[in-house]
Amino acid sequence: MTARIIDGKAFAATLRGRVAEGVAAFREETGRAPGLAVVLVGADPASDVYVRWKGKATLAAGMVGTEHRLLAETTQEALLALVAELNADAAVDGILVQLPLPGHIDSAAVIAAIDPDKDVDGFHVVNAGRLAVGADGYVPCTPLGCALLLEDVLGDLSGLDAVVIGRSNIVGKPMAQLLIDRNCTVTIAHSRTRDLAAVVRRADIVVAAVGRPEMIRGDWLKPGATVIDVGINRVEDAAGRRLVGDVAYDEALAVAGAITPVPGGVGPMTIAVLLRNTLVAAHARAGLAKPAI
Ligand SMILES: Nc1nc2c(c(=O)[nH]1)N[C@@H](CN(C=O)c1ccc(C(=O)N[C@@H](CCC(=O)O)C(=O)O)cc1)CN2
Repeated sequence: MTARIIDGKAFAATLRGRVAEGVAAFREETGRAPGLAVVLVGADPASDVYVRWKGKATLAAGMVGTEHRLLAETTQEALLALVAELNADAAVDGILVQLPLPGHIDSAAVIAAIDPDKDVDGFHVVNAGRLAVGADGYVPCTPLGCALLLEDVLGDLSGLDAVVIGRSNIVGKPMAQLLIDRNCTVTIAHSRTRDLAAVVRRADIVVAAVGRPEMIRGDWLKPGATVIDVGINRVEDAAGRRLVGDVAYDEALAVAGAITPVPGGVGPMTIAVLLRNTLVAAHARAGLAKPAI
């Protein structure tokens, strides 16, 4: 068996196109474009790339994107003051503070300062709570992107056994919640899970978000399983410098039914869903019905 390769890049491009259509309709109706403010503290090279991609994607969708680049030595007070300014700015529908932040800044305090109704990353505890109780709110972009890919591949997920490997607030926990909402039977596995291979082998759906290169081996998988690899790990070995996921891709290809590649799988969905969340925020702030995307 050779698994179907899930083309996240193509799916994300289609989603971005639908968002652009939604933005055009929003502009027509309100006379203004949705606004997204992105804040970057410091000069982490990967974050710098992601922020540039977000800026380009925002403009390509017809939104107004503003970038706020602060020095790595910026104090927490200065960052909180900027967040307060953006909360009060009527032209800003969505606010995103790029993570990770430098070590001297308390990320939780910064996220807590963002207006939950502008929290298009879905990281604020209010939005985490809304997701937990099934209320309308903003869902973190990466797990929502994974759920959209899974529905595209499998259709109805009801009754399927899913394992999420990783329990972060940003990916693992919201991912588990989204799978529960879609009637999956969900196991969250983590560093203390006993016999992870046996847990993974029971699953129809495997979401790997553990941050360890190629940790999930092909022979752990149930034949035909759908594998979503959230990991983006930079490695250097005999094959040179490259990006690998949390799943041993070549091994998994021979066993899985479908799998996301790294790069080109989950990553591009993160930015497409961010644009989608921003369009939803703009509609909510303008008192319009939620767009159907
Ligand atoms: N405030 C946030 N910070 C971070 C988030 C987030 O959703 N909100 N997620 C990640 C970084 N990220 C977006 O911010 C992101 C990561 C990866 C990709 C992507 O498309 N990756 C490519 C490969 C990229 C490469 O070559 O490095 C892929 O997988 O194909 C997009 C966005 C952490 N911080």
